[in-house]
Amino acid sequence: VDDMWQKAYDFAVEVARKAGEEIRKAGESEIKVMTKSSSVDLVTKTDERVEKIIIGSLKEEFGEDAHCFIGEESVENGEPCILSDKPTWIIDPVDGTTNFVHGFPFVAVSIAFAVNKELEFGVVYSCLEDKMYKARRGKGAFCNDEKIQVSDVKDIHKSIIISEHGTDRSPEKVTKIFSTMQKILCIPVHGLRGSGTAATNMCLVATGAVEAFFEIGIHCWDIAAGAVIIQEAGGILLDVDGGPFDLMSRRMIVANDKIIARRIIQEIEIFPSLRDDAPIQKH
Ligand SMILES: O=P(O)(O)OC[C@@]1(O)O[C@H](CO)[C@@H](O)[C@@H]1O
Ligand SMILES: [Mg+2]
Repeated sequence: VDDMWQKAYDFAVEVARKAGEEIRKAGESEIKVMTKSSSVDLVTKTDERVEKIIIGSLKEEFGEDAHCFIGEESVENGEPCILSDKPTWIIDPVDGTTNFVHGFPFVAVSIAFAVNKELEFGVVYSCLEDKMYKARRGKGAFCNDEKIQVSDVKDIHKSIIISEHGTDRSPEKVTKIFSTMQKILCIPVHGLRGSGTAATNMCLVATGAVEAFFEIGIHCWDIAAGAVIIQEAGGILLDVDGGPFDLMSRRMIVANDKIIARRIIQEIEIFPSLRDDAPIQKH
């Protein structure tokens, strides 16, 4: 069985690379901006086309009905977002769509694979930087085939923390997000950063470029691949309340070390977010 997933892992890397090429060559014409949950939650034809290419390639390779799929744009178009025990691909075809539309150089293809609800491997291709991050459970984490590992910084005062504002602009959430950022900044830490794509933020923790990243509002497809990469790079994953990491909860903190994670958790002002696997709200 071990080797079986190795083939799927290797194939996922090639699919991510091909998807990244499609994103890079997407012409001006295709970057027709549409919106989803709000006027600042963007999607383009490229997101939809690239997701179809990824899922099509995987179905061609492994069989039409062999695996399940959770894709950001498929879910947006009404597909269920339920993680079963069946082998399941969890896909964000374009993580950082706003960056993509603006030409801000952080856009990632995120592909993860879970069996019996356990993440087996994750691939994040930062396609404008040409950085292929990958990790398979128990086999280490890599960037362009170089082994990567989290930072060894334990002193919060010597850390950089990634915090993102996401796409919700409701005053009560924005206030909590910025109040949390202010408290962390004034610990003080060396700095706050954010790439604008959760998958890339996860990889920045895994390479040791920053010490932690937390966010309430992300989706399973943003973080599933990065979760394996961080785990294999020696990092930790928790819920923002310090409890166990929950892929479908739409909130998490990832860090190089539990000391850093616990110090950040003290400052996070939590607000509710609807789970990815919540029953679809009938309007
Ligand atoms: O809709 P996209 O582009 O796939 O998602 C972009 C995203 O992953 O980056 C932000 C920062 O982490 C998150 O809030 C958001 O989910
Ligand atoms: Mg996306």
